[in-house]
Amino acid sequence: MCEPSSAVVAKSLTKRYGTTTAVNELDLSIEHGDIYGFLGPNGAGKTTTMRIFTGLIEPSGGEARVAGVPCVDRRALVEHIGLMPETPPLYDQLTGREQLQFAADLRNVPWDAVVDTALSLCASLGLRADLDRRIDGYSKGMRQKLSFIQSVQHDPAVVFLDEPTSGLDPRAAKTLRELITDLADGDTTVLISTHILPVVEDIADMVGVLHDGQLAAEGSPAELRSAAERTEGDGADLEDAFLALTTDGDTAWV
Ligand SMILES: Nc1ncnc2c1ncn2[C@@H]1O[C@H](COP(=O)(O)OP(=O)(O)OP(=O)(O)O)[C@@H](O)[C@H]1O
Repeated sequence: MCEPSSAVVAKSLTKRYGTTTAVNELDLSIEHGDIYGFLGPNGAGKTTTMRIFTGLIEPSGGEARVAGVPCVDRRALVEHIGLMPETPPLYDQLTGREQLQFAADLRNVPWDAVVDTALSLCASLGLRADLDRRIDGYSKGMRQKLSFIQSVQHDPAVVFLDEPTSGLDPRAAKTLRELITDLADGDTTVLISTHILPVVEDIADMVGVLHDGQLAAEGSPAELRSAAERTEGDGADLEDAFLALTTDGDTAWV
């Protein structure tokens, strides 16, 4: 655990909001090129952890590093990471293309350097014909697609995706899962937070289950299923594992 050379590392990471401890002495380590499924019930601390990893907020204690960069150094971090938050950060008055150019600018990456990747992703996700329309005319799924593209077009070392398939139709969701797998095949590390467990079963190399700001369990999807079968019976799946792990007072079996 917590190898300094890992793509994502948290050591005793803590975030308090007044009397609420959102993240509680979290130790976490994600290896280069892995797809890490970040699960946990509402309020477990997933978004808060991702916000620390992406430099949006500072921890109350402990430390976090992504791609070797301390997460409190947002300026140094920004070129190494991509973030697709749950609510797409888009400007309604821009066209899709202008938004992608703006996102590249924000990272000091020339548009010329990313345009081929951006257009290829737009083609894969069926967004190419809409690129020169204003975003205020986009559907929810189109916004999600554009948000994904702007988070990965600059080929970051680590990508953080919060509910990336939310609002996507089944075909688009499948394409997005394939694109995420392609990213990892290209040695990008992906942390994906979602409540859609089949997505994690399908593509994650490792799964971490967060409960009350701490890791309740970690393992491959197969390991978590096996552990669930030992206590919940044959045929137990990741959902059974999740439910058992996130029931208060019962987190000891993995
Ligand atoms: N800005 C904030 N101010 C006060 N409390 C906060 C703030 N952000 C998060 N919290 C609290 O921290 C805890 C963890 O919230 P967080 O959003 O990280 O959970 P989550 O696992 O992402 O949940 P969900 O699955 O519902 O998105 C919750 O108790 C939440 O109320």
